[in-house]
Amino acid sequence: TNMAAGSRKCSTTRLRYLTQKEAIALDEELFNEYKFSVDQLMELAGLSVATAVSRTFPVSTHPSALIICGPGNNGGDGLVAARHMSLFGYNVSIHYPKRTPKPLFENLLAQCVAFGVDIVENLPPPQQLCDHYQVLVDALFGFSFKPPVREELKPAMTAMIEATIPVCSVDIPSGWHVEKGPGIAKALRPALLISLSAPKMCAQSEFILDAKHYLGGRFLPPGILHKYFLRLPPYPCEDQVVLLSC
Ligand SMILES: NC(=O)C1=CN([C@@H]2O[C@H](COP(=O)(O)OP(=O)(O)OC[C@H]3O[C@@H](n4cnc5c(N)ncnc54)[C@H](O)[C@@H]3O)[C@@H](O)[C@H]2O)[C@H](O)CC1
Ligand SMILES: [K+]
Repeated sequence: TNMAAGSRKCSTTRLRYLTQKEAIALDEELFNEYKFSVDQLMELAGLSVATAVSRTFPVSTHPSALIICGPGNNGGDGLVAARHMSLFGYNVSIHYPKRTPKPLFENLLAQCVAFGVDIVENLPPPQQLCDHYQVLVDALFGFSFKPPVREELKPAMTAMIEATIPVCSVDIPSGWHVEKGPGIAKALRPALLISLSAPKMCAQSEFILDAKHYLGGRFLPPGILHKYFLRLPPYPCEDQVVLLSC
């Protein structure tokens, strides 16, 4: 199922990468034309994230995970991933500095608490953070992000940039321009990227050449694949993720 070891690019040369506008339009079409609810897609997205993290940084060697959740749906994917990772056996903590007062997010957070996920109100200093956790999940910003990062979420962004433990980015490495990539010199360098539904342009950046890249969010109907000329690798069997590059 995995691509041949040694061929760095694996199948990525054949992929088509979405612009920010396309990613937003595709998302809206899933809700408006295909009648999906956000909860449905978020559950599959979050399960994909938890699966890719666990394949790359197994619970046996990375027992404690911290998930940084932002105010939008990317943060919602993080909340879902937190619950699944907890089911996979991780000690999960979340840092959720800017909460959106909507039932969807409140319910996902309540579920996390019921599953024993620890809520971290104040992030510890970098050294302490890296002593405490073995892996970070970046669910701060997704495809709706417009740089630069606003003041209120800078501490969460800085903590991930300064961390010496691996960072797993959900859909977009946070702080990156969705199309142009890192932009600033001191940008986030994730060890793992999980592109959801289809990769966005920033995933071609040389800054993630060393990273593992998975595709997840296995929910695109054939009409969308056709309309957006998407060439995605087939998901193996019933897997929720497929490896794009190794
Ligand atoms: N179709 C799919 O593949 C699905 C993907 N999902 C996930 O949803 C995100 C996109 O979610 P969205 O709510 O549109 O936006 P974001 O999470 O990217 O962020 C919006 C949030 O962030 C704030 N914000 C934007 N720019 C800044 C800034 N410069 N500084 C501070 N804050 C900023 C903004 O105000 C909003 O509050 C996608 O990436 C996937 O992860 C769905 O789960 C399912 C369908
Ligand atoms: K992210």
